Amino acid sequence: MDEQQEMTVKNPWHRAQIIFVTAVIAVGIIIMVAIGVVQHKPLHQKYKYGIVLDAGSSHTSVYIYEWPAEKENNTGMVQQKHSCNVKGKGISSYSETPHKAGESLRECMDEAKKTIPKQRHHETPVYLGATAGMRLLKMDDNTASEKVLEFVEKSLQTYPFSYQGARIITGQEEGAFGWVTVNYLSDNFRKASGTVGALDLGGASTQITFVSGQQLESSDNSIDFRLYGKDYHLYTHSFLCYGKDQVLKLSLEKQIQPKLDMTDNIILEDPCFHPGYNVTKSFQSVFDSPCVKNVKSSQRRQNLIHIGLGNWNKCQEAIRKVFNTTYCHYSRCSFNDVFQPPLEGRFGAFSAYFFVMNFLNLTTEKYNIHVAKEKLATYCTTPWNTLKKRHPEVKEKYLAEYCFSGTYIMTLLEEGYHFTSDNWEDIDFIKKIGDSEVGWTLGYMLNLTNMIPAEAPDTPLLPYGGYVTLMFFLSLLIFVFFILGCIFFRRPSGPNHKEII
Ligand SMILES: O=P(O)(O)OP(=O)(O)OP(=O)(O)OC[C@H]1O[C@@H](n2cnc3c(O)ncnc32)[C@H](O)[C@@H]1O
Ligand SMILES: [Ca+2]
Repeated sequence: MDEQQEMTVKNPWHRAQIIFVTAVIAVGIIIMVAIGVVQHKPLHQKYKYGIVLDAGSSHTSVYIYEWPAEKENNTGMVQQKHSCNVKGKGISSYSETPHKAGESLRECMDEAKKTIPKQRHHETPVYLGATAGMRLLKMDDNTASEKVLEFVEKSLQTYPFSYQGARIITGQEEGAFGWVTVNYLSDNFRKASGTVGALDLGGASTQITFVSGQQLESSDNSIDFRLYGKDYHLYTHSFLCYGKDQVLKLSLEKQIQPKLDMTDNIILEDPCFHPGYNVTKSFQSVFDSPCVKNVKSSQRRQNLIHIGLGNWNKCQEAIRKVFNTTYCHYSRCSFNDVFQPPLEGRFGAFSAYFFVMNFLNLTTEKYNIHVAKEKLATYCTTPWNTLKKRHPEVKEKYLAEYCFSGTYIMTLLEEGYHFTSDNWEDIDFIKKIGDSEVGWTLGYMLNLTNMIPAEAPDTPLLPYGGYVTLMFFLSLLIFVFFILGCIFFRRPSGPNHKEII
């Protein structure tokens, strides 16, 4: 007994050695856990990419999307990384020189090559979707539309990406994927708050899409989605020829029709254009579209002398004529005998809705529908020269048309879709959500890459940060208890111990 006591007393290093060994073991455990954690850490720095070309009636845009490689099924993960506007008009304008449609995409596709890391090129899908401009060309000249798509396809196949096809998308797809984009970017698929409707105004067509609780009377207007475990019953309609460029043609056609028998240049006094506006346009350039068939046969006329009057009330009267509301074969319609259930919820209005209302400063929520109309009426009376001086930076074509486009938007929303002073404020005029532009392209890609699963993916018990913190503190706790245990069991014996011995 004395010998043993002597050893513990004589060897003061004994306890220190034990603590040292314990510490080494514990640090080893911590390092192992840390390595394990790091090993399983999602590789945040690795991104995947997708390219969608929006071949619209007025122009083509190339969008590059990016998402963390290991999180592709989590909502809100895909974002726009880059966008590029193709120079010139839309691909449908190349009907007579289709090879130029392919060439036009070069600059933006070269930019895509530089933007996306080289090692990801081969696995990056490329989709091209053409909208109303190509739908109209197909109606007018099917062979020409096929040729344009053929050259576009050839051009895209020369890039190192994974080419997935170029096609004309349907109006339903355009409407539905615009709705998917808005709600994906707003993270509405995960929230209980419900979804927002989508209003898209293009150059040649316009789309309205929203979730409807009603039984839809027309199957053409109905689309069902199951996303993240929830069913969505959508109403959607695309009005071909009701984009802002085509509807201007329709409206001009209605205004000149009574004078169709005239053989000389036609003078059109237009209330939707500003006082002092006086531009001679070739008849052919204004009316060359399948949307305005009546005028097309009378190509012998040389020019249209377009004179502005700047009268908002008369402008709205003229625009009303493009909506046919005389008959409806359903219980309720928007216009042109198209079924529409009652509007539900909030709406995001994008593309030309935003360009026009933003220019006119009518996007702020503080303006009710009456104030918006008054402001627009005053704007329309502004002389053309004053406007040009006030906005030298704005393209003249756009500047000349804001009065018409604003009046069309108000009329379409109020008299076409039946928005009222009560739900006018439910419309948000938007261009982007976060850094991503709103349009059909993102929804289209998410759908084709199956990135929105029908059922909600299993989410981990803890977020990653929480998991790391918990592991660290548990290791620390084990270590502290281990040390305390060693100290306790190795402590020199107390009085009881002595007695036994
Ligand atoms: O959907 P589709 O009908 O095929 O047409 P698009 O895709 O080419 O149509 P956009 O939404 O790009 O543009 C809609 C219209 O707005 C016009 N636009 C674009 N930028 C504008 C701006 O800053 N101000 C006014 N108009 C603009 C454009 O010329 C079109 O007539
Ligand atoms: Ca469009």
